[in-house]
Amino acid sequence: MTQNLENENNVFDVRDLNLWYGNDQALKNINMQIEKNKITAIIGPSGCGKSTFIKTLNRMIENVPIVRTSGEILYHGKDIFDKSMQVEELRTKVGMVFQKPNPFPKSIFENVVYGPKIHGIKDKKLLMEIAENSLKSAALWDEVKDRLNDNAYGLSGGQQQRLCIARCLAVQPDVILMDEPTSALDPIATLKIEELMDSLKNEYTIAIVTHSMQQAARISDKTAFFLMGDLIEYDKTEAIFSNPRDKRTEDYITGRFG
Ligand SMILES: Nc1ncnc2c1ncn2[C@@H]1O[C@H](COP(=O)(O)OP(=O)(O)OP(=O)(O)O)[C@@H](O)[C@H]1O
Repeated sequence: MTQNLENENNVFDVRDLNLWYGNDQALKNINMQIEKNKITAIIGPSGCGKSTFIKTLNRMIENVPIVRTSGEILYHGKDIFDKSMQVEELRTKVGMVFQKPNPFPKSIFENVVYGPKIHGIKDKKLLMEIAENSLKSAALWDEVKDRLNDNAYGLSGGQQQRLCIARCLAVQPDVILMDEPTSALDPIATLKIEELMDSLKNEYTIAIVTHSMQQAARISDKTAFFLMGDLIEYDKTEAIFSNPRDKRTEDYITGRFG
């Protein structure tokens, strides 16, 4: 098993990653590191492989049966493709929030404690504590504390998305992958999620796919620019947006294509 002893600040170290859907290659020889307690933005035009890439980080991409990969993804030094990797455990540690808020048709409380219950926690007091802490961390507690037994579908889109973040936090992840988490939200709800992300990065590592370059520039520490399955440039966000090294990055961020 490969061990990465080089840099403990890297949560993920992606090495020579290739991915195919059947015969179509969607990721081409990707090499990049995702740093602890940072927000990493993945940008690029539609179809360039952004979602595929982040879904590979917790092996969720394997839900698509025709997918084949080569290369390594070291998660805290251990290859996620290694036979000894427990995929369910990986997906607990590396949680995911999707574009469209997807609460379960259950109460707000039951949504948050869903994961802990599956992991065998039955104690009501402990579940309540987990729900309160997770909802507080997701900046939703004050808005829902008096209606925890109401159905989650009664919340606004922005509240539902924060509920999904609370649900993700309730199983104590290490990394949160976000696939365009604000694209279905209005500007005020978007701002709330962005502020939330900023506060979460003290405790978690976040990778976010976004179509909004303004959002990437506002919230991320590092930005990766993908184009047709290639990682073209990966650097500090400031450098990508003020001084890109590759002409294709410059063309994209200045709106010449995409
Ligand atoms: N389930 C699938 N089966 C076959 N091909 C797929 C599948 N999902 C994605 N692809 C292909 O893989 C490539 C990358 O798609 P992906 O969804 O990762 O891109 P993206 O950059 O996230 O796009 P968007 O910004 O439009 O969401 C595209 O060519 C797409 O058609």
